[in-house]
Parts: sequence; C-alpha cells; structure tokens
Amino acid sequence: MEIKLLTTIKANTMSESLFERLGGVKGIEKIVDDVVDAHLNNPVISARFTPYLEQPKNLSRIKSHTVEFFTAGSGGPLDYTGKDMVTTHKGMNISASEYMETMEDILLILDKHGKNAQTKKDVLEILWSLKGMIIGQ
Ligand code: HEM
Repeated sequence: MEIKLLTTIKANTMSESLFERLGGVKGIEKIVDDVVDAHLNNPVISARFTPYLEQPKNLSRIKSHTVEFFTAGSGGPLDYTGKDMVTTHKGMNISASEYMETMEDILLILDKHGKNAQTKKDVLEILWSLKGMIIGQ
C-alpha cells in the first residue's frame, strides 16, 4: 500500500512538467505576484523594487516578462520577450547576499503555494544556473 502510494507520487512528479507542477500560467502569475510582494517587504532588497510602485505600467511589464520567463523555462507555452538576464541586471551591481534573499523569498512563496520538495529543487536549480548573469553586473 505504502509502496504503491510512493510509486504513484513518483510517477506523477516525473510525468508532470515543472510548468504543470507550478500550476500553469495562472499558477506562475500568482507566484510572481507574491514573490514581488515578498521582495517589497524584504528589507535587504526592497529598495530595488519600491520605485516600481510609482510606475505601475513598468511593474506590470516586468511581472509579465517574469511570468513568460518562468513559463518558457519550465516547459510551458509562452516565449520570453524581455531582455536577457545580463542586460536586465546591468548596472545594478547586485551582491551575492541580495541574490540569496531573492532565492529565499521565492522558496518561501513556493512553500506558501504548497509546492513539494522536488518542485522547489527544480526551481532552485534554474535560479542557481543563472546566478553568474545576475550578480555583480
Ligand atoms: C536568478 C535570479 C533572477 C532572475 C531569474 C531574474 C529575472 C528577471 C526578469 C525576467 C526580469 C524582467 C526583465 C524585463 O522586463 O525585460 C527582471 C527584472 C528585474 N530584476 Fe531580476 N532576476 C533575478 C534576480 C534579481 C535580483 C537578485 C535582483 C535585485 C535584488 C533583481 C532585480 C531586478 C529589477 C530591479 C528588475 C527590473 C529591471 C527593469 O527596470 O527593467 N533581480 N529580473
């Protein structure tokens, strides 16, 4: 019984793409909204994001690009139409600890949305692979 249950969980995790496990475009939109809120409330990095509260058009552009980015990167059906990661973060001189704070916020929100350890690990792996394009640009 237990073995059967475990096998089912494993099969589900393996057959569903990361995109599906994140809840499709709708799920990713909710995650991105909550992650931006978490960044706005994170004292280490909030100053990077608070100016966008006065630029709602810009903020929604950044959010929809981020939704596209995670949809495309997780096997979903949207193309990413934003700037590449180096160009986007150029001139910001983001530190390693700021980068770690964004990862922490994202993991907390994935927890809040009930995502399992494998899903968090998969997202973390993608974010980790990009860190050289984000830090110190
Ligand atoms: C692996 C980690 C990260 C990923 C995948 C990522 C991804 C993105 C994406 C997709 C955009 C939208 C680009 C566009 O609209 O063309 C963006 C914008 C932005 N990111 Fe990141 N980011 C990461 C880390 C960070 C960190 C650590 C910070 C600062 C603490 C940061 C600050 C910003 C800011 C301020 C913008 C808005 C730039 C603008 O005005 O166009 N990002 N990021």
